Amino acid sequence: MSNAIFHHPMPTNEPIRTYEPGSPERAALKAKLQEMENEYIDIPLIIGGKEIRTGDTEEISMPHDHKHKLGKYHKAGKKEVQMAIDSALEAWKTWSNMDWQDRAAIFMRAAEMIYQTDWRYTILASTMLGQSKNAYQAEIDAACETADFLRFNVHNAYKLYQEQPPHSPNGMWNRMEYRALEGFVFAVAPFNFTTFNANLPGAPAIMGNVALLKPAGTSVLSAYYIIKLFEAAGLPAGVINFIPGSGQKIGDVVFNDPNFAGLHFTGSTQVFQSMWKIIGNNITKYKSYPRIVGETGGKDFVFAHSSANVRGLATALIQGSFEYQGQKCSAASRAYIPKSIWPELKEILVNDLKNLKTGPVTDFTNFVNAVIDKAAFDTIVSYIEFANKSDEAKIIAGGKYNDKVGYYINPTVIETTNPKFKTMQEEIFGPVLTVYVYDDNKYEETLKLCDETSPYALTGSIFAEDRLAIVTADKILKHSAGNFYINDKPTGAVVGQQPFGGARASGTNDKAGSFLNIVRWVSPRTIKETFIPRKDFRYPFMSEK
Ligand SMILES: NC(=O)c1ccc[n+]([C@@H]2O[C@H](COP(=O)([O-])OP(=O)(O)OC[C@H]3O[C@@H](n4cnc5c(N)ncnc54)[C@H](O)[C@@H]3O)[C@@H](O)[C@H]2O)c1
Ligand SMILES: N[C@@H](CCC=O)C(=O)O
Repeated sequence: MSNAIFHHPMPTNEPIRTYEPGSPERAALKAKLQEMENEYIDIPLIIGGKEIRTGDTEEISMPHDHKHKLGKYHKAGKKEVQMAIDSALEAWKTWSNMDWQDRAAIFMRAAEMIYQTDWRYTILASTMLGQSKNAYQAEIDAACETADFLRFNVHNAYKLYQEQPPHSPNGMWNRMEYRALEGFVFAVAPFNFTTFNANLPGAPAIMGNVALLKPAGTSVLSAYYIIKLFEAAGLPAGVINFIPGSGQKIGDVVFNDPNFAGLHFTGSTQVFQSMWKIIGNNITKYKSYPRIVGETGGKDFVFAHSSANVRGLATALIQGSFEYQGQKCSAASRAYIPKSIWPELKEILVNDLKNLKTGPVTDFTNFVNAVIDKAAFDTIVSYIEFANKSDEAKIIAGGKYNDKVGYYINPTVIETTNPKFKTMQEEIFGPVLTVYVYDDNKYEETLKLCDETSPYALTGSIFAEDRLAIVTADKILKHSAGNFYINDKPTGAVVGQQPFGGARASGTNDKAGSFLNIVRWVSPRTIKETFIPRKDFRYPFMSEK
């Protein structure tokens, strides 16, 4: 125990590197990409610090060249999940009682390793090759957001630990202790952001919890390196156990264990809701009520007023809809555009999209890479074909696709006459934007339509120069987005600046990387200490005189 109260200064965001031609970071990243492309890695489970190979394996392909295999990973069966729970619970005994600053130092060190060492390139290259992300998109996700989560989580833990009851009258001392949850946390990550493999188990772990990380099957490579980074930073064995495999099989063991204490999930709404139902059905089995934190799908909008800056709007639509092939939960996928500016906007969009280069991540001039896998490719294509066949829609840009070498889909813009068209309502999770053109004099009416059209409420933008138009949109769309942007694209939230998360069907809105999220991973204990105990059970009002 330390005889001091340590201060933790407010962190700053990890600087984004540019990887411009001739820069040392570009050379280092290119070298790492080449090295990784030429190797074939055999990824084990990591349970209690030990590597375990089950022999039940799956190969890892590059989405932009799917015949190219980067390696294989071993999948956890029921036995291994139970082993992971047991080793987590063993690690809990020490980890949950360790001084917070010792836990914090491990995660701060991991962030620094991303900043100062070659770990940055390992994490970036594995993300680029395994998830088909270009250098800039990998940089803001795998390097910067990860370092930011690690540093800001520590700071938020420090803020929480300072929260104490405001008053202790003479004679007593009131205190609050922030215990770890009694049990283990199940961290389940999506494919699209490497950083979630760090934050989903990492945020609970900073607060003294132990976790099981189940990465998505299509991002095991980068997830593995995140866990290896934690290990290299000094994370004790068993605190975070790495168990790739079938979600359902793993869930079967986890959700039936009495020590299951929390779910930290990011992924689709459908999977989250199915997990919530299972947890609800099993509620009497658990020692404590599990914390359920889930950030899920979106149908994110850009809403333009006739006073919008058209060039700015076009840029926001292109970056917001098509960066990382539209596979961001925050990606713009429906737009509401007034008739008066549509011809000008349409011309810019169509021309700019012709100039977006598509291809593999190793060619740094490509803006668009491949979508994650065959299943995603088929789903996205089915939406494009649905629009192609409909009388209510026409494709004004893109619409082409090809999966011979990689899962490539051209950035596609659909124009619809039906504001409730299927592609205006459902999450597609691909490079498809649907535009509904409205009469300028139906601004408020169309804002209401935007609010009511989808069950999600994750991100959204309003574009207007007229302040009154912004005020009106802000009011009508108050509950339509957990991250609301004014004159900006709806993607690219930065930890510590725009805490991220949505409501309605988009999640529990606990804002990843913020104080609100950290609070979910503790079980507070109030302590009242009385210095001199009372000696008489009677109260003064009982006196007869
Ligand atoms: N709101 C956010 O912050 C946010 C961020 C990123 C992604 N997302 C959402 O994630 C989705 C895309 O990611 P995805 O395709 O990986 O999502 P997904 O829901 O298919 O998978 C997420 C994770 O859940 C696992 N899983 C699937 N079925 C399971 C089951 N029955 N039991 C246990 N685990 C199971 C998967 O293997 C994966 O690890 C989109 O809907 C996107 O909007 C949301
Ligand atoms: N936080 C990211 C989205 C993460 C989800 O996929 C953004 O704001 O674009």
